[in-house]
Amino acid sequence: MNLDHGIRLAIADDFFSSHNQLPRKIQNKVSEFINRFRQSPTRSGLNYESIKGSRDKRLKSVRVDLDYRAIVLKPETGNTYLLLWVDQHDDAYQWARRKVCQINQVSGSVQIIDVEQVEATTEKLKQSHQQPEAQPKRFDAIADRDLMRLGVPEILLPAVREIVSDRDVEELLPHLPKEASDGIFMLAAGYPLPDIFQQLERPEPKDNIDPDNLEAALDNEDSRSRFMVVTDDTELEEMLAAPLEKWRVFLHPTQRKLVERDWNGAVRVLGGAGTGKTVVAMHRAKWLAENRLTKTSDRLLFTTFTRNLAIDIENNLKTICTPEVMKRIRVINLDSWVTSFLKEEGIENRIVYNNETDDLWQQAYTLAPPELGFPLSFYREEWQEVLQQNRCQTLRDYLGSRRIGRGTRLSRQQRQGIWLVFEEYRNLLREAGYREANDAMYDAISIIRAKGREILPYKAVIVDEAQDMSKGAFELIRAIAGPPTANDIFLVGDAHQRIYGQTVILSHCHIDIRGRSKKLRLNYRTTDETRKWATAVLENLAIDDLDGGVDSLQDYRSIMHGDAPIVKGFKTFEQEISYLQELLTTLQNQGNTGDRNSSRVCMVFRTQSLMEQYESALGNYPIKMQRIKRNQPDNLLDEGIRIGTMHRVKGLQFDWIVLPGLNDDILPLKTGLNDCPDDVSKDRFITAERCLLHVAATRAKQQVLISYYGKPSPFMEKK
Ligand SMILES: Nc1ncnc2c1ncn2[C@@H]1O[C@H](COP(=O)(O)OP(=O)(O)OP(=O)(O)O)[C@@H](O)[C@H]1O
Repeated sequence: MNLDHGIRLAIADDFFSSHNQLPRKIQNKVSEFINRFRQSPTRSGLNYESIKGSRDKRLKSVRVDLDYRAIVLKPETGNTYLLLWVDQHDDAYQWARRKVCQINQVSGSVQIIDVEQVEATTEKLKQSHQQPEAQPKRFDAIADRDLMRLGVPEILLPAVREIVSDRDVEELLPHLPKEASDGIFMLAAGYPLPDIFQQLERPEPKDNIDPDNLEAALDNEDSRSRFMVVTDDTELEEMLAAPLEKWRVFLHPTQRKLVERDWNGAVRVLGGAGTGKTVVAMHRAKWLAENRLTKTSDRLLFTTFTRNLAIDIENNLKTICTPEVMKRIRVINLDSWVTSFLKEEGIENRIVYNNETDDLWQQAYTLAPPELGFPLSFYREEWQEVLQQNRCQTLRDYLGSRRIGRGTRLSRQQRQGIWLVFEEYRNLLREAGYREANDAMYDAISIIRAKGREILPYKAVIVDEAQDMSKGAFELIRAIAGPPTANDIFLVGDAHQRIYGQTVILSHCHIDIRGRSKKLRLNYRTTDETRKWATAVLENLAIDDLDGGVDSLQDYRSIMHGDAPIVKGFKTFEQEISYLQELLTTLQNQGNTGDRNSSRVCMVFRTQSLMEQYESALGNYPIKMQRIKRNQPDNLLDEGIRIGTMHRVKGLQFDWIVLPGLNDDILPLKTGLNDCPDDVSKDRFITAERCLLHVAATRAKQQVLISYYGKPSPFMEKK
């Protein structure tokens, strides 16, 4: 159904939020109301009630049923209507009285501003500065026009001008439109204005913006991040029916700019946990599949590191793509892709991972020359980091290979001695019909090179969790994507969350991202309190940017505030268990109110055996627990608190994260640390352990609850 007489209807993201809070019966009435409204917003039966005391006279209330009202912006001129909010009568009026809707005269976007909130915050800021005249204001040197170009609404300029301290910035940010809060945050962090305009891709301001031309203003990038212009009935119905996931429609402008455009080659997107990297990658897949896969046989490969994440992504993609588009996108973790590709090519080797070859290593180690005195862990590390990285097949390769970053120096003679173990290990692998994952990747590369890339249907590859991909993985991705071309590779990742792989330099894998490297800074998942805590766990660590440079979380922040993480220590395991029992019962009950359910709680452990230990101790209590599965998506309808290891929760999110057993011998894991052959290896191990805690904590939307018994993990000092 198309709208008649050229009328345009746009629905605000706030409308969807308010709609989501309504009882199901009323939601159905709202859908009927929208249909009627869309057909003819000017028909006589539709009573636009003025709102007494409103600050924006164009905001009107329209009846949904006896009790409920929608708040609509009825234009004085033009044919564009905005649906802004829906609620019970009094609450809807209350909402509308506080708001004004304006077109920003510099950035050109449509902005809805809570004037009461703005006034209260400005006043609070003024009050907090004891000698208002004496204190220089933070943004005195910045022109109004520049602030507005960042997205600050004119009406909010006095509040921004009051800012003196970082605390003031934090106070004000939640009340700014998203695009403005990005800019103000960077300004406060000391970035020069031109850099901010460039990084946030703020367009040159236009002259003569018509303050009443809503139609033009809705085409603006920032407006698009908060309004859905209704063009398609099905899309609207889906939006109203689905549980609210705003990102489906309302990408932030900084996200959208990465998605909807051609890139002249490989792109790397960095961003701290929860900044929407996966969301961006999914929208990129959709956009490419819809707009750039021209031939019917063209396909796109969307790959990630773990299998359960790939399943999760595929399910989410299905909610934003039609079945037709989905046919063009293959979502699979890279190891599984390799296995199935090799199988199709008639290679039946079993691909084995780290601990599956423990026995073979033990056997090979019996050949280690005793005079060298290296532990088995040294051989395994050397194999992984030197032999596999450099593709050493012969002793000659090994003798000639560089051992960058290794902690123990080796003479030529020592290398010859060590080689005996490697040679034996390789023989044992061959005899067992095993292939290590890295070797399997290079097997796949060789086949693609020999047969020609035409055997693959992929025109583009999208990679999530790129920080955990190995050198072999990236070389394979390059081989799958073919010689560098426009839109070929799109990588998203964050080395602060590296928990599997080693540092890799993309340019060494023929992936050139120069000039096509972007960063997301706004965390949509965790509260700022959790973000700060999880970031402090990584303090003073040098973290790479996947291409030989350094990345930092300095300008990364959250849009939400909430309770800070809580750490509880106990003398004994039993005491911790009884605390957990009480805590989980409370969370479970909390979880059962409103639209939540208990599957929103996840208990996360450092190791599988620790998980089993707690699971069995808590099994005496009536707490239903469900392990997160490797091969299955989480079904939110299944009751029970989720439990999993820190590795398993990578890429996922829950309302509450409970982290039990963070004792000093668990994090860093003592057994792992003792296995490290030298100090360099120990340092690397500790960094990875810190990253694990960072990953686990940043899965929480509401709060992180940590406990331990005996001595706490040293990573929580100062917390
Ligand atoms: N523009 C947006 N508006 C609202 N919510 C968003 C937006 N972008 C992302 N989100 C939400 O933020 C959360 C985190 O997104 P996502 O999982 O893509 O982040 P990520 O950077 O991949 O996280 P991680 O690296 O921690 O796995 C999700 O709940 C997602 O729906």
